[in-house]
Amino acid sequence: MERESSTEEGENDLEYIKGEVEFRNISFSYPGSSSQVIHNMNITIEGGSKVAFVGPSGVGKSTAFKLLMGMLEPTEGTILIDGQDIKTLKTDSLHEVIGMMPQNSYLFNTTVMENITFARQNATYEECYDACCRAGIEKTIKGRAGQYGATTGENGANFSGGERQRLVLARIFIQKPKIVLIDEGTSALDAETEALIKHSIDQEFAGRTVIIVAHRLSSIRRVDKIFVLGTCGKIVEEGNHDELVAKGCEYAKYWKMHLGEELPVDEPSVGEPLIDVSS
Ligand SMILES: Nc1ncnc2c1ncn2[C@@H]1O[C@H](COP(=O)(O)OP(=O)(O)OP(=O)(O)O)[C@@H](O)[C@H]1O
Repeated sequence: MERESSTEEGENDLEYIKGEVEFRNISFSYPGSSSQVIHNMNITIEGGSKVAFVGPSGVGKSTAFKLLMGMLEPTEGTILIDGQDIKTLKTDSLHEVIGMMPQNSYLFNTTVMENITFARQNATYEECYDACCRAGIEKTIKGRAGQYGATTGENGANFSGGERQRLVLARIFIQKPKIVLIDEGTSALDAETEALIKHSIDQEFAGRTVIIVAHRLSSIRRVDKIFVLGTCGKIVEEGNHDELVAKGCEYAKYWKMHLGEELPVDEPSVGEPLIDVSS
């Protein structure tokens, strides 16, 4: 928490209007690497819409999230929220409007209560309780000695992976950010957490901008738009689930895999990493 950010902080507060996100001509290479992870990415996400990033492992989906969170700085291009360059914004202002559930949900080595109210420290016990009920973690907390005062351990070691994700979901419910980022990750989610994430996208985050990196296509059938990413963050195709299935290209292949159907032997996916569509 006390570590200095490696990216520079701007001076402006975010004058939030709609939660529109734009990646404009974004390119990025990790320091010390000669190759670009993202090359000239251009995406606009309407405020209040639900979109998903889908694509093979390593094409830069999580990196795009880190760029939007201001954790990494693009080598070229601009990221805008409601038309404001995030580089000009105060870090606090940015973190107030964006809530993120990363692949490996991070917990601080402190109490459950402090972890949940981290993003809004004036939250009341009632709000915390309500958020935990909605995130399906209340019973687990109640079963612990110390309950909301129980310690989570180093990086949340006292809780399972699914429980950590649900605690982070409760944190996002408390925070009420305008923009929600969910990185499902490739590791298996337990069925309860998976169902909760799906429910949250459909119901809890109504009216908010939600961007989800999806490895389980069942979570994103109803999102407004799916961006299928290829190498270097290139948008290979975009559309909603029905449009992309009807189109019969990349996304339709992933969907067939998800349904457990065999791909025809001459499909050109040879040599390409496939997304994890385990359900
Ligand atoms: N800190 C880092 N330093 C150098 N290279 C990195 C770093 N983090 C990620 N990479 C590389 O950047 C590329 C994109 O990684 P990223 O995690 O964004 O991919 P992804 O599409 O989210 O993958 P997955 O679906 O497996 O989570 C990968 O080749 C990865 O090895």
